[in-house]
Amino acid sequence: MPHEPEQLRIVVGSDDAGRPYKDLLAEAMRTDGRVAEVRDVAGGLPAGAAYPAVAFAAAERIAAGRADRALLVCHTGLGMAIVANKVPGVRAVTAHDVVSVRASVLSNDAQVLALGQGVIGLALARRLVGEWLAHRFAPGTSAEAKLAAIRDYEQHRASTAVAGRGC
Ligand SMILES: O=C(CO)[C@H](O)COP(=O)(O)O
Repeated sequence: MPHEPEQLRIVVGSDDAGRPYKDLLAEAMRTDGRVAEVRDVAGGLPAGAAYPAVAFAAAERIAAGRADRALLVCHTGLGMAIVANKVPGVRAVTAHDVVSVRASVLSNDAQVLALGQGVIGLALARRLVGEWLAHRFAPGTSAEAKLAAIRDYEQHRASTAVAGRGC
């Protein structure tokens, strides 16, 4: 589907513990002008799928270039981030405050935000998603060398990042 360059293609997913927030946050994003599309990985997964299947499906969509970002919700947000970070090229965070959500985009260029329905209230979750949609990573910042070190480790499993090269 064609979309404005500044608009984001979002994939959403949850396990049973995060479904209510995921549905409400997805509904809000569908009418947000900063969002080109919202796709739910649930359609391609068995009912009641646990967080690993959900997070792998969403992160693989990002890695394949079929979505720009993923919003994942489980009880704590932790398992979703752990799983998504296993997919090469994907950077995922669990963040429950505005400063961290902003930094996850501007500093870490993270494509995945994982939230915990059991950890934060719905109003904060909505605020965090609003903040998340407001920012875009800007290439050319001092963050680039650090991200390159992550990519280098990922691609070569070598310890250039540990040696500090590229940072
Ligand atoms: O929060 C979760 C994973 O981090 C998930 O919603 C529940 O996982 P479980 O405690 O292993 O059932």
